[in-house]
Amino acid sequence: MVEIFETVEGEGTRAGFPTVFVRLFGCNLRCTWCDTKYSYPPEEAEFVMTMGEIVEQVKGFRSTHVCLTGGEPLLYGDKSAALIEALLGIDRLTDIHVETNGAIDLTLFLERIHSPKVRYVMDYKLPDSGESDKMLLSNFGKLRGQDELKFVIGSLEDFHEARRLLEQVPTKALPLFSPVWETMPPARLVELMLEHGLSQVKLNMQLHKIIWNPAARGV
Ligand SMILES: Nc1nc2[nH]cc(C(=O)O)c2c(=O)[nH]1
Ligand code: SF4
Ligand SMILES: [Mg+2]
Repeated sequence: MVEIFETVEGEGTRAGFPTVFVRLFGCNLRCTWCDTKYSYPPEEAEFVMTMGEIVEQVKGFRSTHVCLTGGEPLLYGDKSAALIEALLGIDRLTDIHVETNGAIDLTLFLERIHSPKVRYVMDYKLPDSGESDKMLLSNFGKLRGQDELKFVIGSLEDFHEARRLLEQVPTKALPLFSPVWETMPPARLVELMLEHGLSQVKLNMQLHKIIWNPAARGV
């Protein structure tokens, strides 16, 4: 485990809703612009919890939304699925969204978990991340209407690659374009979206970086 905290969701369609974040330790990627480098080695996990303890802690908050994140929360296969199922046992929750990185095959999770409360927010890595060769394009077609497909855009090259992928690979998920905080001014990204007529793409600003210090943890 890295941390469990309650704040408002900063991203995606549920941005602004009070949400409990459950951040698991470990990631199979090393993105250049990663903002959670404390969630994988050489850093160490902050603490260890059983699934029962995680559920108890989540129960202690009042938010009806939960975000399971990392790191990469689906790194642990059956165990990740079991944690999602355990969270589904909390009656209060109406939405459990999972921030996954595009390098984990969703098949296992989609075949095993059928609740409409569970949604995947896939962060598909573009060239600037340095990890685009690890992406599983086969996930695009597996995402459903309630899922989100987020592209973190750091440069013009990233923008055109995201645009090309959306044109060529069918998906039911909602596409989101999110500017890299340090290298892509949001105004420039909006200009590009309008210039290319991307009327089905939603701009995704990281609210938590606007509300708090962009380097702050646990917000
Ligand atoms: N407020 C807030 N919203 C977020 N949405 C996704 C986050 C993440 O780190 O995965 C995150 C986060 O760390 N904080
Ligand atoms: S997948 Fe996410 S947590 Fe892992 S290195 Fe990339 S940005 Fe960081
Ligand atoms: Mg974050």
